[in-house]
Amino acid sequence: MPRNTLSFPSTSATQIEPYLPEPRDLARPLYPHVTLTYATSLDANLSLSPGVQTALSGPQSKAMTHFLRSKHAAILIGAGTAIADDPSLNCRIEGVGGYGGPGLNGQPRPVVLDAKGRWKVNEDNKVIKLAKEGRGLGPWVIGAQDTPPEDGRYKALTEAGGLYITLPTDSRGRFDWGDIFNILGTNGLFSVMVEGGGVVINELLSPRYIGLVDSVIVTIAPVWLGKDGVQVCPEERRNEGGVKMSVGRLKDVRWLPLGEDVVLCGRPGWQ
Ligand SMILES: NC(=O)C1=CN([C@@H]2O[C@H](COP(=O)(O)OP(=O)(O)OC[C@H]3O[C@@H](n4cnc5c(N)ncnc54)[C@H](O)[C@@H]3O)[C@@H](O)[C@H]2O)C=CC1
Ligand SMILES: Nc1nc(O)c(N)c(N[C@@H]2O[C@H](COP(=O)(O)O)[C@@H](O)[C@H]2O)n1
Repeated sequence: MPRNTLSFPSTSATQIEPYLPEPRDLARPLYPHVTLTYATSLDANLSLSPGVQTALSGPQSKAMTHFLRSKHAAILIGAGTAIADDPSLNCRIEGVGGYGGPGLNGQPRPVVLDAKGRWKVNEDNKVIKLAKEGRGLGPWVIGAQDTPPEDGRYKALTEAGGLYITLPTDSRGRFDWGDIFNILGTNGLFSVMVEGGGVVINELLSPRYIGLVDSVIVTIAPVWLGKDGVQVCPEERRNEGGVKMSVGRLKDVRWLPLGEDVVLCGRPGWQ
């Protein structure tokens, strides 16, 4: 078995379970359960600065993130995170496929949003190497319809069992989040864990898109990162009179201490 496997105690898993996807939502069979999850500092930073990977989660909350990965069909990030972190995007919980278990059982499908073709996928990327070693699934990249991938850039992707999908973009070159989740659901990914980074999280926390999110699970680490970090700070919200109001407040809230961190679980309550 590969070294560095993680384990997450069943007593903590029980606390998280109400926020996890049901086996299949029959009310919307082709639309995935969406969990928004990330780790933040006390000053709401995801990282020290754009493009700098920053370890925030301690060992116990990191194991919690991998437990979440084992419970979702897909794990989604933006191109900024793929470029900055060269992430593995697999699940390293002991007993999942590639980590003591059979096949690729429990491994989520990595999905990278890359409307501008910024992420230069190649065989040196961790996610590609792990897929070839049978320790993760090949990534799917969602690109814009009008920017087809260069030949060769996505050779590594298809060789690793990945896929290149296209979606229409708006005048700002953005995908609609309804389209993103819809295409994942119709391709059999019935639960999506969105991990970041800043652009992705701030968009999904906006009133326009928050209705698409089923659960929010945030790891809060006891550290301040200071100015100029990648911050979780969604656009402000104003009422009809132009008066500023809160962006939103979670409901069904549960706090779970894990090592030196605390994990906040909730459901978006704002309309
Ligand atoms: N602490 C944590 O839990 C996490 C921290 N991070 C950190 O966040 C930083 C990266 O964050 P950002 O730079 O904000 O990048 P990001 O990961 O949010 O990616 C932004 C890019 O994704 C694509 N994208 C996102 N939404 C799109 C949409 N609706 N339509 C079309 N394309 C879309 C675009 O290319 C955009 O430039 C890194 O420093 C990374 O280490 C990333 C994930 C989790
Ligand atoms: N949960 C969590 N805690 C942190 O401290 C982090 N920096 C992140 N980052 C996210 O995890 C990805 C890295 O995953 P791998 O260990 O390489 O599989 C990274 O890309 C961010 O999405 N998350």
